[in-house]
Amino acid sequence: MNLAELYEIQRGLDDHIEQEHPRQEGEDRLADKILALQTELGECANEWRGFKFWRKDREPRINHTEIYFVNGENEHGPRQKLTNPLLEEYADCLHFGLSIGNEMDTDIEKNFPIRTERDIREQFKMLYHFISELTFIAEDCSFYEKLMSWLLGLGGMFGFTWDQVEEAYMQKNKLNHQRQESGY
Ligand SMILES: O=c1ccn([C@H]2C[C@H](O)[C@@H](COP(=O)(O)OP(=O)(O)OP(=O)(O)O)O2)c(=O)[nH]1
Repeated sequence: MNLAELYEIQRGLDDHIEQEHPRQEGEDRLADKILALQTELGECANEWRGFKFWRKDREPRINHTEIYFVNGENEHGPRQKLTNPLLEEYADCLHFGLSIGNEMDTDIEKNFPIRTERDIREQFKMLYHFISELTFIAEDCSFYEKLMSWLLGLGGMFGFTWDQVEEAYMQKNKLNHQRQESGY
């Protein structure tokens, strides 16, 4: 699947959310989406953990065992599943990255060169820089295009293949639709 197709899948989700949560007069949803992406990037950095100089364990959270209960089936005890919190946070970033592009409603060339800095810290620095620029000049597509180039680069720097990213994106996309259907 290419990026242009993901934009269309994202549009379907954004439309669904829009139906359930109609835009209010005067609401700046683009600004909220940009802030949401900043927040998700922070969550992503928190799962990457490389900046946590005060701890010995600074390994990225890519294997996490989640313990959960199934309603009505607790007599069988808790269940376990293996999750990849870093990949999940990255998939949320991708959602908002695509959604911002759709929101800007411009003729964005949906094929960005993948850009990587010398390390992940620098990559985050560039990403926050471009997002910050976008908060001030939201109509400038060049900041958006740069943001996407560095965001796509970040996934590869985390060691994720495009197939993994796509699968994680599709799983969360499905969950996001289900949440909207169940009155989230
Ligand atoms: O217009 C929108 C609004 C939201 N989302 C998606 C992006 C992301 O995948 C999810 C929101 O993030 P998350 O699920 O982390 O937010 P939350 O509602 O705060 O949940 P949680 O408490 O699980 O973090 O909704 C969109 O795709 N388009």
